[in-house]
Amino acid sequence: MSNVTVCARFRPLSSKEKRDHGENICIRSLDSETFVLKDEKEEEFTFSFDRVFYEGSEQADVYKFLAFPIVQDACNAINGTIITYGQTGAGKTYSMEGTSILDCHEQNKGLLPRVVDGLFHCLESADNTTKYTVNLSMVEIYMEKIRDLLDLSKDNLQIKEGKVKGIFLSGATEVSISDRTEALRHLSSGIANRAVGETQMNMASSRSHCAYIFTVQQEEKNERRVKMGKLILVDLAGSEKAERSGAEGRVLEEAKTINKSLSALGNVINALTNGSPGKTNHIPYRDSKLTRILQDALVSPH
Ligand SMILES: Nc1ncnc2c1ncn2[C@@H]1O[C@H](COP(=O)(O)OP(=O)(O)OP(=O)(O)O)[C@@H](O)[C@H]1O
Repeated sequence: MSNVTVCARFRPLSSKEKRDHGENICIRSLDSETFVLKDEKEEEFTFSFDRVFYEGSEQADVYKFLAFPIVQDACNAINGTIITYGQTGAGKTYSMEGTSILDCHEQNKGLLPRVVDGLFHCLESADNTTKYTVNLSMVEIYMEKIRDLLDLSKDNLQIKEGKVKGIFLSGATEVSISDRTEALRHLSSGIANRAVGETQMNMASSRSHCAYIFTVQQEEKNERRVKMGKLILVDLAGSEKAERSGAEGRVLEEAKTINKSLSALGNVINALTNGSPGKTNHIPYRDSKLTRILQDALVSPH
């Protein structure tokens, strides 16, 4: 069975938003799990989540509630996925990377550098009968094509499935990371490559999905047994509706592809969470590259 946690996060209003619309906001907090939204017609709607992070929330709070348990699972060979979803400008990248991946101010650090800290903390506190190896791949999905962010020459990676490895990206660059500094250096160069690609393809990063794939391999020295935990973080493309943005031409095609893959993700998560216990219902992983990559990280095979 799948175990899905869904949180909502509000960011503070930008100075432009304050200038254009004043400081009034249409959200009223009820508690840490529920808020009320008032629409333009003054009608109220109540929404509940596993946790709501209001605008004063700290990056550390989000990590502690949402990501920490998944990081611990990865160190115990249980797969996990963390996804940021929302419209362009909603704060997905801020939550994921922080103000910048290399900014080490405790307050600003996003989920990615905290996940790296968490992984190495787990590994350093493990007993010495287990040897751990952490690998990282970084890819971007744009118009259903997968590009290697650690080697831009690989711009059409294929998804394969193996008995031992599970789902994997054939030929994708996988770097072994032995400490936090090395991990941040690779993440930073992948993020910089994303920007290079944007210019080459004349595309905004908000129009592609970005996946950070960590694999934690555990080797029990005495048993010669190898276990693997996969942790994927995904910064999704903006979820705005194409019809509303009045897009046409290539921009419309981009928007349609994004909407299709976001619906595919929604369908997979629905199928995973609404399935009856004990019954194996069909999960439509193959409907998009995004869901196929996430297939075994959404449900741990262990
Ligand atoms: N919780 C927050 N606290 C303070 N500033 C925030 C917060 N969340 C987002 N911001 C700021 O809001 C702006 C938009 O955020 P961000 O770039 O993360 O959005 P996004 O959803 O990733 O957009 P895109 O889809 O374009 O990548 C940025 O300037 C970011 O620094």
